[in-house]
Amino acid sequence: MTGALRIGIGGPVGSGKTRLLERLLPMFSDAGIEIAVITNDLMTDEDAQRVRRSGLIDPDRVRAIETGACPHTAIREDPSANLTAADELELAHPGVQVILIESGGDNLAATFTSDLVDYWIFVIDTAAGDDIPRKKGIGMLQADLLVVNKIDLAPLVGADLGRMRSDVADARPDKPSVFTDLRSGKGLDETFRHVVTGAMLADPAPVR
Ligand SMILES: Nc1nc2c(ncn2[C@@H]2O[C@H](COP(=O)(O)OP(=O)(O)OP(=O)(O)O)[C@@H](O)[C@H]2O)c(=O)[nH]1
Repeated sequence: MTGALRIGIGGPVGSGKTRLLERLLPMFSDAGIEIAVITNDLMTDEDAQRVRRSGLIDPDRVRAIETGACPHTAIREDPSANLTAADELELAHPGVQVILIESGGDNLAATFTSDLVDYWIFVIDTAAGDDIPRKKGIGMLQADLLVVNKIDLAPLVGADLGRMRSDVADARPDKPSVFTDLRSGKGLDETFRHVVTGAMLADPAPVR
């Protein structure tokens, strides 16, 4: 049986994960790819409510999970709630081809395992400090795609983008990374291209 491709979007609080999701939804839609969304929050369903209200997706295709503990730890240790939600979405919407799973994390820890997702994106932002890539956190090293967001804020917070680019290249010699300003959309086309080629064309119909 083939199931929907599951794509994780992880990274520290406030780095721009929900914004990335909101930006990607119309791009998937324009490409004719049917999407569903799962959000993970500690104690709220705020991100899911925001995505439902956005008008970018049928609200019935958005599920919220309240992890009750630090989301990235909860998901890594026990992905069952997300797996169940993904299965329910597939049953309720048989046409769904991709399920985007968003979860908060921290700067250095990984968020997802291959038990839950087929491909995952880690989002950090320049405003959290230009030394984050140098610290080589697990999420940054292991993610299929690294998004370094809020490049528009780098000059305002004194973050050295050149140094971030070379630290990222050092840390991820064989994996793609993109630098984005998700407010203006800079870097978004490149991000989408990586997701589609990395997650879907290379493995268009993962077997479950
Ligand atoms: N200047 C600037 N602001 C951005 C950018 N991307 C996101 N933001 C803003 O950063 C804030 C946090 O973005 P979110 O998308 O909510 O971040 P998040 O990672 O989903 O946050 P949590 O769900 O709380 O973990 C929002 O106010 C966004 O509008 C960007 O590239 N540049």
